[in-house]
Amino acid sequence: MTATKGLEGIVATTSSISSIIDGVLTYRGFNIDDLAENATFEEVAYLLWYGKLPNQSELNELLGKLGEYAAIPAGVLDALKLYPKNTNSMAALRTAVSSLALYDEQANDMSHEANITKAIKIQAQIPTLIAAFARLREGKEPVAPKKGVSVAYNFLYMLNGQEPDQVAVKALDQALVLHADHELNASTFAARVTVATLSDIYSGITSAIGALKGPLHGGANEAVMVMLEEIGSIGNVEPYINEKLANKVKIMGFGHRVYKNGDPRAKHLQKMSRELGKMTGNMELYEMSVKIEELVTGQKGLKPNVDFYSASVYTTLGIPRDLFTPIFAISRASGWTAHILEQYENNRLIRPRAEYTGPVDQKVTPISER
Ligand SMILES: CC(=O)SCCNC(=O)CCNC(=O)[C@H](O)C(C)(C)COP(=O)(O)OP(=O)(O)OC[C@H]1O[C@@H](n2cnc3c(N)ncnc32)[C@H](O)[C@@H]1OP(=O)(O)O
Ligand SMILES: O=C([O-])CC(=O)C(=O)O
Repeated sequence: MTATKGLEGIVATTSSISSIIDGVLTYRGFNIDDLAENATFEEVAYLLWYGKLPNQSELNELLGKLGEYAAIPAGVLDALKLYPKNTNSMAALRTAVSSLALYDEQANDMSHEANITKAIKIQAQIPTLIAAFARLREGKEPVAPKKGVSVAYNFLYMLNGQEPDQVAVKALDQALVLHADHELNASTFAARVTVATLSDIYSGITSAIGALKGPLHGGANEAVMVMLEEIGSIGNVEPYINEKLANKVKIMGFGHRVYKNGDPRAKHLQKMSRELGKMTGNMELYEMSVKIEELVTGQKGLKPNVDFYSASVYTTLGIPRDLFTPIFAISRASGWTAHILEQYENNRLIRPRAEYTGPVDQKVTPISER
């Protein structure tokens, strides 16, 4: 038995949800470029769950359910109020999502009908949890979700307590489309491993949030913003990046396990970053990002991934840095739950082997002789 470090190149499951073939990303056979320009996040979530784009009445029905389920149980809200105000936002989300199961009478109902309902509930409640946490830590009252509005609208409304700007809603909606699913990425794999033991959907999503939190995965979008803040101005980009590369320090938001010629989502986020910068009259973050890209691609051949330009996009939308990865979770909840449903439909325990590299033929000596 020979181990493959990081399971690189290993095909671990079949899936009909999303594919990356020759650098082209599709959800259910629809090119991400087409979806990014022509579909809303709710249409994409429907596509991931049901395998087809919704017609108007199916979309209305989904929007109705998302609105109906968006309020979080009182017990979960009471507990959120007790979280330390300075705690990590992804740790808070991980704990809060786990606690949703305590108040869901269907939590352990393994029928397909109950699981699809729970998928929609989780999708509806994650934005409410994040917005409530963000407000509570600032000493503000949580804002109740609205009915009949999009996930992007509701999140910005609950976060800021006022009607969001239409441009911001459109930008966030497009970012949610771009992040919704991505084949067998680490957090989706974590979710599938968890539910393949026939554990419940909340356990799978809790595992996935834990995996997304790390800076080699979803946590990279926050790390990109930390870097942009450290650099501070366009004049500092070159010395900062050259020094990091000379010391073999990874530049966050670059590189990818699967894409070697560039992440097809990055160009959409770059365009959004440029347009939002122009609209707000502040192009500095965008220009710094472009300069970083020139240097990293020029010297290392590494291309930006989905996390790189999302940092300047979210900052320009006025979103606090430590909510970037939770926003990724809002979007990816659709993909995680679709994969969990697919795993249940054709389940087998996921249990690979390890190549043993430890000592052999050891004998237990009496404790007094050790
Ligand atoms: C949504 C997402 O999860 S997208 C990914 C988000 N993560 C990041 O942006 C973090 C920065 N990027 C990385 O750490 C990596 O590119 C990963 C984790 C995304 C993919 O990594 P892997 O396929 O495992 O590649 P690995 O980390 O082994 O790197 C291969 C080589 O490229 C280098 N490299 C990879 N990414 C970077 C980077 N961002 N900056 C500098 N060098 C890099 C490594 O140092 C290594 O060099 P070496 O062979 O000289 O040691
Ligand atoms: O697929 C990966 O390894 C990481 C990624 O880009 C994603 O999850 O969107």
